[in-house]
Amino acid sequence: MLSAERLSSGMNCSCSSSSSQCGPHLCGSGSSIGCSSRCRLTHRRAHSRGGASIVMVQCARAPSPDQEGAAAAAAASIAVSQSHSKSLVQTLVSQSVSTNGAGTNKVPTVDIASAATAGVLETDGGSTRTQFVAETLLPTRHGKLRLRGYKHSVDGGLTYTEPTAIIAGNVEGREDVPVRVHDACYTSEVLGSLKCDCADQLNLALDMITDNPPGMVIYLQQEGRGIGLANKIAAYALQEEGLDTVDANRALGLPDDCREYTSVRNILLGLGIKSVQLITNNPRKINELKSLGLCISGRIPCIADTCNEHNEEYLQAKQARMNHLLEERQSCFWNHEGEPALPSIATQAKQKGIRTGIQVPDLSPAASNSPTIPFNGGNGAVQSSQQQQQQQKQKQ
Ligand SMILES: Nc1nc2c(ncn2[C@@H]2O[C@H](COP(=O)(O)OP(=O)(O)OP(=O)(O)O)[C@@H](O)[C@H]2O)c(=O)[nH]1
Repeated sequence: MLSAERLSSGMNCSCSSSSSQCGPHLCGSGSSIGCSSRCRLTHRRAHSRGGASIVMVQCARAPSPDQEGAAAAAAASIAVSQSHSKSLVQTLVSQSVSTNGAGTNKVPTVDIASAATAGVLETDGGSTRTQFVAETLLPTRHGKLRLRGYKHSVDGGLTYTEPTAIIAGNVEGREDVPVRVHDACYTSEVLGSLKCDCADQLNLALDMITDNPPGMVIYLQQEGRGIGLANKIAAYALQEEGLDTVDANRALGLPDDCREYTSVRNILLGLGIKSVQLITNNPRKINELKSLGLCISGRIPCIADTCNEHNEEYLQAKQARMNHLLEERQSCFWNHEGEPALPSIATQAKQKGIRTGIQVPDLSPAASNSPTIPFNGGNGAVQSSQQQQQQQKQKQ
């Protein structure tokens, strides 16, 4: 069972979730406001905590079980929260009730205008902000998922991206929540490109959280590791000439990776999540999130096991040059002794007979054509191609 409880038992937290070392996670206790079941009447509650904020929830009509779940989830997630050090506040987008036609159908609508000033989580003096807009319950091929929309700006609102939090179950106020922070990959997720493993990783994570709630995927519009889609296409063009994924960026004068994760921090804080088990193979991502003050209590490998002729070199480059932990048995980022390695999500799913849509190869030592790439490092440093060549020569 790939549950947070099971996983947490095998992982050492780098910091205690109850200690201040973990940074400013929010205390969700007592701050959530739940919409009572079978709520028929307009219900409005104001809640103030620590001089923080006001939450208003309105339910216009009796919900169906699904709607009720969504409303309850939305209401539960509307936590008035407070950081240990300064005011990090999530307020609900205030909802107004508009009438439809003869006024018999009351339809709750999101008041975007008030959302511009409410629902803002700030991380600094004001230039970085993440604003919660709305939540819905989305039926998907993975199951029903809560989808929360945000607007995130790092320049005081001049420009913004739209992160989403895709949630299975109730994550509010919890510790050790399995979370995947996933960056957009138009080429694989929309066009079905075989050049990378991004879409497969997304599907794995969504299957994992729906099969083992609670859990969440935070989806960020940071295409091409932050360089943008057109630049990524330019990088692909250079890769056709023989450059690898890192050198192609450099040849364009672009950074290897310029993703920023302040929205992740804000979203997690807003939900009162105290610590996360990060679903990733990327040590840099873990370090970046830790440096934002988040408590990463463990790592869940996300190995799609879909090596093919088009992505083999790409995966090798990710492992050798960006230190991704892609070896099946190199499962845990944290250096705690004596822990048994956790198999990848795909393999665990296979063992449990859960469908993932991902073909899982036989990784037993007996299997001669295992596509798993041997692990050869993991210190977080990116290697240059010169370093790689030197290493290869030394091996020879
Ligand atoms: N610049 C560039 N970006 C790529 C390339 N292939 C995929 N991407 C982008 O890489 C991002 C995903 O980053 P990865 O480094 O593959 O993986 P990660 O998310 O850092 O690590 P995991 O959490 O383990 O998946 C997505 O935004 C993709 O659009 C490429 O060849 N060049």
